[in-house]
Amino acid sequence: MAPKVLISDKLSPAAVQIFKDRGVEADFLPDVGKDKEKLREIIGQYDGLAIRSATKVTEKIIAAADNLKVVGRAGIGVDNVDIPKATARGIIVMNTPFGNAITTAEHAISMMMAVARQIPAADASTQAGKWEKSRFMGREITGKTLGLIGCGNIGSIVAERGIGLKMKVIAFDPFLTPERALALGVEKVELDGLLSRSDFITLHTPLTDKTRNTIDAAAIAQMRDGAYLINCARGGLADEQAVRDALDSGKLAGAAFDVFVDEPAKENVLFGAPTFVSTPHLGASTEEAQENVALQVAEQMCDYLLSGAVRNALNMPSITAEEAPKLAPFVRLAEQLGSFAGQLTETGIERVRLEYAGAVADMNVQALTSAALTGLLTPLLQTVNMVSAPILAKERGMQIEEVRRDKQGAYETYIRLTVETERQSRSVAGTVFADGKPRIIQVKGINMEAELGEHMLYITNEDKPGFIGHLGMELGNNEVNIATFNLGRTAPGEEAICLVEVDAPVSKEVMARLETVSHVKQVKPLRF
Ligand SMILES: NC(=O)C1=CN([C@@H]2O[C@H](COP(=O)(O)OP(=O)(O)OC[C@H]3O[C@@H](n4cnc5c(N)ncnc54)[C@H](O)[C@@H]3O)[C@@H](O)[C@H]2O)C=CC1
Ligand SMILES: O=C(O)CCC(=O)C(=O)O
Repeated sequence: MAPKVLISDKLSPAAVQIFKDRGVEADFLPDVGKDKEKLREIIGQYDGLAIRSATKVTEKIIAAADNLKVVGRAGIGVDNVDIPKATARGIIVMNTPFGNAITTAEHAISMMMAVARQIPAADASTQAGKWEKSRFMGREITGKTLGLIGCGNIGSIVAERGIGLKMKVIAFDPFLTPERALALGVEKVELDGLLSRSDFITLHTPLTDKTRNTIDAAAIAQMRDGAYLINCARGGLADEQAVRDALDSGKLAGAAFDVFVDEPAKENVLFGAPTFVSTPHLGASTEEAQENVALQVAEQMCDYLLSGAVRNALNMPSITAEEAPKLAPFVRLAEQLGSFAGQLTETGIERVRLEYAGAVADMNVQALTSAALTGLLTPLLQTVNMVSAPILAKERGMQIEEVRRDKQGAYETYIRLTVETERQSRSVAGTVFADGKPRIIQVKGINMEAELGEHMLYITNEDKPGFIGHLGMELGNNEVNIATFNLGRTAPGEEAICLVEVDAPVSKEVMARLETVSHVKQVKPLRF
C-alpha cells in the first residue's frame, strides 16, 4: 500500500506534485494544522506529516499518531515539534536547513533598512496625504557597525550582505570558528562587546533555554543610545516588554520584529510604539524559498518512506539514497544480532559494544548501531525503532561503544555485538554473504553458520554422542518439524551450542521436555 502523507500547513503546491509523482498519497489540508482537535482526529491515518510553523506537533498529537513515521518541516525552526516525544515514538523529524536561508537573510536586511528610514510609517503618512517631510529623519547605514547574535546559515548571509552595504560586521556566536569568521570578513566578539559597539543588532539564533531573552533590560542597558534591534529569528529571543520600554524612552531608536512570543500575534506590547516595524513571520515568505523548502521536504519524506534514506533529520543519522539499499542487509544483520542478545538477556544491560570489521567498518555504522540497539531493546520494550533506540538505551544508562577494525578472519564483513550485564558478558557475531542474507557466525566465541528463521531454538549442551539423536527424537515425538539445524562447539566433548529452526512456535510443555533431554543445559525459544 502506498504511504500516506498529510500536508497540514500552507506548503507550495509543488510539494503535492512531488508526492504524487513518487507514488505517495498526499492529502493537502492546509488549514487543519491550526485545528488541533481535527488534526488529532485524523493523524492516525498518516505515515507522514508535512508542516510549516502553524501546525504544532505536540505530545497529544504524537500520542494519536499511530502510524506516523516522519514529520517534515518545510523550513528551519522545529520549535513547533516536540522532538523528544517524537523520538520516543520512533518518528523521524526532518527539516530543510538551507532552502529559505537567503530569503530570511534578505528579510532581516529589509527590516534594517525599513526601520532605519521609517519606511512603513512614512508610507502610511504619505498615503494619508500628510507629506510630513520633516517628521521622518532616518539613519545612514554605511560605515555603521552591524552586530550579529548567531552566525550560522542565515547570520552568515546577513554578514555578507552587511559587508556589501559597507557596514562593519561583528558577531557573537560561541560556535563560530576564528577561521570561518576570517573567511566571512566578520570580527568575532563576546556578547558584551557586541552590545556596546553595535549600531544595529540582529538576532539569528534558535530559541533555546540559553538564548531565551538574550536581549533583556540589562542587555539593552549595555547598548549604545539610539541603537536598533532586528529580530527575524524567533520570538522570545528578546524580552518584548523591555524592548517596548526602551523604544518609549528613546534608548532604542527603533526595532523591527518578524517574530513574536505568541503567534499569530494579534496583540502585542510592541504594537503601536512609534519606531517599531513589524511583519507577520514573513521571513521565509518568498515564492523562491517556499518552492525550495516544499520540494526539498517532499523529496526527503518520499526518500524515507519509500527507501529508508534519511536526510536532514534532527533525531536520526543520515542515510543516503545510494547507501540505503547497500546498508539494508547489514541493518537486518545488526537488528538480528541485537534481537538474539536481547532475547537471551534477563538482567539489566550495562554496556553494549559493537565491533565492525572489514568492508562494513567503512559503512554508516551509526545507523547499524541504531539497528542493533533496536533489536536488543525490542524484546524488552513495547515500541522501539532506529530513531528511538539510541535515546532509550541512553535513558536506561547503557554505555554504547563502537569499534571499527580491518578485515578479520575469513569473512569480508563481520559485526560482533557484546552485551554486558551485571552477571555476564554475551557476544554474538554475524556476516552478510554475497546472496545478501545475514548469517550468525559466532555465539559466545563458538563458531557456527546459521541463517535465522522466524522460529528458532537456542540450545546449550555438552558435546556428547547421542545428543542430536535424542533431541531430534523428542522434537519428532512432539510433532515439531526441524527446518535447519546448526551446531558449534568449543572443543570435542566440551561446551556446545545448537541453533535449530523449526516451522512453528514450540509450546511451553515441549520446551520443558526438551530441557530433560540428556546433555542439554538450557533451551530458549527465539523469534525473529
Ligand atoms: N523568520 C523566519 O521566517 C525564519 C526564521 N528562522 C530562524 O532563524 C534562526 C537562525 O536560523 P539558521 O541560521 O538557519 O540556524 P543555524 O543553526 O544555521 O544558526 C544558528 C547559529 O546560532 C548560534 N548559536 C546558538 N546558540 C547561541 C548562543 N547562545 N549565542 C549566540 N549564538 C548562538 C549557533 O552556533 C549557530 O551558528 C532560527 O531561529 C530559525 O528558526 C529561519 C528561517 C525563517
Ligand atoms: O514557514 C514559515 O513561514 C516560517 C519559516 C521559519 O520560521 C523557519 O523556517 O524557521
